[in-house]
Amino acid sequence: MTVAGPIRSAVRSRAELPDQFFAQFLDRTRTYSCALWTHPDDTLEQAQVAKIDLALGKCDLQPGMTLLDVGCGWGSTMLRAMDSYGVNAIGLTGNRDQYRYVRDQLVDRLIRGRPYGGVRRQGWEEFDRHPDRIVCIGRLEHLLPQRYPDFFDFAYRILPEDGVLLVQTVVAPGLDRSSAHQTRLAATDAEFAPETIFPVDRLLPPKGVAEYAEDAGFTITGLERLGQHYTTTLQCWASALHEHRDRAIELAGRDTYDAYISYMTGCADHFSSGRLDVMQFTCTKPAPYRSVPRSLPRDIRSSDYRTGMTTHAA
Ligand SMILES: C[S@@+](CC[C@H](N)C(=O)[O-])C[C@H]1O[C@@H](n2cnc3c(N)ncnc32)[C@H](O)[C@@H]1O
Repeated sequence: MTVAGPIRSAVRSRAELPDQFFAQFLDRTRTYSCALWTHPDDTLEQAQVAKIDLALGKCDLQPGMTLLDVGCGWGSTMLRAMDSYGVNAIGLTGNRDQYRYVRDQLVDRLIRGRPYGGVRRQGWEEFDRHPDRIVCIGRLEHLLPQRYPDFFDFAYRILPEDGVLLVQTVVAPGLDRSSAHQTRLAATDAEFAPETIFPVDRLLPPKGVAEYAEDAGFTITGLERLGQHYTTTLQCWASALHEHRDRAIELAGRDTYDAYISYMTGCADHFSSGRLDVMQFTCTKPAPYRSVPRSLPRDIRSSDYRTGMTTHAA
């Protein structure tokens, strides 16, 4: 991806930014992914919880199960799962501040006798336990496309039969899988999405994500589009960040502040136009003794991948 030099060099990377910078624009749950407005008057926090509930509702969770949250961020999804479903949850994050934040939340819950949870500062590549369900929200789009097979193989390997992997990820509907590596988005979007904030050059079309999941052995049992809601999410973030402009600049510097505002407003347009989308993929590991109807995946493989897909209108 070609990124203009001054932006790239001055914008601080995610790892360099303090937690408090993100607190300037995220809601109280610190959920850093596309929300879902089920009522137009909902706050960002309510919309984030609705999105989390939508994702967890697709995981067929039962009390006592173990849920792995790959890329748990500040833990909103795993904590909600523990509270709503009585599951044990394990969160993985690559970020030290997030790890500490979630660990403190878990200690607090332990004191109050809530279900067990753990957080690890560890990549999914090193995870060696066998959860019953996996949720992965806002993480896959940061992978290089050639690593998708490894991720889906990993998930398939550690899940039991009938296990569910729920992925929410940003996709680029206009691309085909083969051209995704040299996406046209990169050149035009470089000025608002430097790779330190969002890796536009790594996006896949929905069909590409579904095919990688199927190649690993999963059946796609559900697809849902949320892209219009990312426009609203990004607008909420941009407006909150603007409101806390002075504090954000103090925490991260002017260039980083400008880049985030530019990314949020620029990307919002692409989600509203449908050039970019957000989708939830429900990936089920079929039991080998059953003949699993593959009609939905075949439809997805056809030219209109939207067949059988639910759209959450904004
Ligand atoms: C955009 S955030 C999404 C966070 C959260 N799921 C949410 O919706 O708020 C991506 C998360 O993936 C984590 N991450 C990065 N590399 C990872 C890896 N190899 N394995 C697991 N998580 C990783 C990051 O630290 C961060 O917590």
